[in-house]
Amino acid sequence: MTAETGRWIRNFVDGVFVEPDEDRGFDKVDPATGLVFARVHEADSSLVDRAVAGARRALDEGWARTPVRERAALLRRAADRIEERFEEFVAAEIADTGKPVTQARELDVARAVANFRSFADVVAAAGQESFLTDLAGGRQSLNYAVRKPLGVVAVIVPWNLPLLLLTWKVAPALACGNAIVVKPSEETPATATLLAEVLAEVGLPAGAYNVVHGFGGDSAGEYLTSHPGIDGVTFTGSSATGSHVMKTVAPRVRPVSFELGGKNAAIVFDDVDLDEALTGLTKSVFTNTGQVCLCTERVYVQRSVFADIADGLAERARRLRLDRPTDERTTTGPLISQQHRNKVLGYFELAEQAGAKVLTGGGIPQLGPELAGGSWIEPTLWTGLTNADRAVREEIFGPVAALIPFDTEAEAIALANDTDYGLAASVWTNDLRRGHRVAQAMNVGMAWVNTWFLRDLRSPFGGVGLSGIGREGGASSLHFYTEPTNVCVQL
Ligand SMILES: NC(=O)C1=CN([C@@H]2O[C@H](COP(=O)(O)OP(=O)(O)OC[C@H]3O[C@@H](n4cnc5c(N)ncnc54)[C@H](O)[C@@H]3O)[C@@H](O)[C@H]2O)C=CC1
Ligand SMILES: O=C(O)/C=C/C=C(\O)C(=O)O
Repeated sequence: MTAETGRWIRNFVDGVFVEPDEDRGFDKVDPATGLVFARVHEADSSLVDRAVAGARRALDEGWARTPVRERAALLRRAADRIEERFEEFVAAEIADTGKPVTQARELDVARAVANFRSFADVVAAAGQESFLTDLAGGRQSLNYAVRKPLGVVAVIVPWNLPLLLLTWKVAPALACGNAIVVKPSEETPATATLLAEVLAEVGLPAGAYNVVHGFGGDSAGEYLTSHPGIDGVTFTGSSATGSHVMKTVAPRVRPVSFELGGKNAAIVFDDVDLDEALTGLTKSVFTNTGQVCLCTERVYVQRSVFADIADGLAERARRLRLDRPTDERTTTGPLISQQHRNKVLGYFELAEQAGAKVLTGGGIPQLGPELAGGSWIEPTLWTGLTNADRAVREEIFGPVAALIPFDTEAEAIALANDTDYGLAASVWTNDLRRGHRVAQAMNVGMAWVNTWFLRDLRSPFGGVGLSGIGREGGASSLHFYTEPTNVCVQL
């Protein structure tokens, strides 16, 4: 079995790759070159119906009742198999996104392996709640909750970290005995399709993992979220789409887990180790060309070190190497698409109209004929903006940040929290007490001190406000992907 027939990327439904319908293909473009590298078969509503029916059948035929130790063992085999096919996943991730090979290896594919291993451990170690209650008259009752799979779970994922985010949901969902229908982003269909091969190879029953390709509204995404046969939706993507999906599932009152956008702040105090802070900020602003929901787009810097941080960060941004993804020296890839680049360029224009001073970047780089058709953009830094400006309030999702000075800790906290989002923040200081204090004062789901994107997969991950609903990671994932039935026995 292979994921591709010629240049087609196919749907995987009820255990088999579906022969593509020539009339329902769309092009998959390589973001680094702008060249088409595959055709993708867009699933119609009847194919989505088949995927949901296949998932239900897999549950009913026994997958939902498979012992936990067998599910954990299957997850470990999936991790091993991804490792065996590591370079295929790296190649698919690069083809999908144009990201640098070193990142694909060290972050995306490595995290896919870690996601499967970690949730195998989490599910194998999970206990269940129980309460012994003293009753009047000396008797007792025993309450205990048994956790059952949620059922058929719709998994909708974006294009920025496609394999990482997919496996972050698929691993715990399967660990809990659910059956899944995945709708990858139309921009990044390859890795989800390759994962179908791996899961079949390691013995996942037919129907427990399905992939339907297509777009959002009036396409596979909406066919899936509006399908009466799904029992829950886990979604990562933009806040606007999250809100739309919520409305779609509302009439049938299905649970949702949403990891949405961010407009994340970094706060840099003047006692910081400048070099360490600059290394951390360079990562937090520019990793994955700024296309991570956790990336920093607002950098608040205490006034006495403002010039040092601004100059130092601009200097490091200029040192980033934009080049072919397969070149191991490349640090920074293109944006995902021309459409997304137009959006980011629109913010460059807005910022300049609002009086921003461009410290570095601000346009499209000249990278030679091979990459001229790609959606490349220059790493960009601004000063001179305030929290009132749209470029400082709205998620841009590119390699760009505004640097804004502050004087006091209270002012920094107020500026950082002045946002409709609430995903992540980072605090840079050598005063550990202040680090804890300020991190705890952030209205976000995740706050880092002197680091960024350092993950323990057992900890809760998610955001508040426009940044999402619920948490995933460790026990939080087990809670979302199961439904408890409480049993109360009078003893
Ligand atoms: N994690 C994050 O914070 C992300 C934020 N974004 C932001 O969102 C902007 C738009 O990017 P998009 O790719 O359009 O993100 P999106 O949020 O629209 O797409 C994410 C996923 O949802 C699907 N989808 C879209 N509309 C849907 C619908 N009505 N029903 C069901 N599924 C639907 C898409 O096909 C994709 O698989 C970006 O410019 C960026 O600013 C994009 C991706 C990830
Ligand atoms: O789970 C992680 O470590 C990272 C998650 C990143 C996103 O949710 C995102 O960029 O959308």
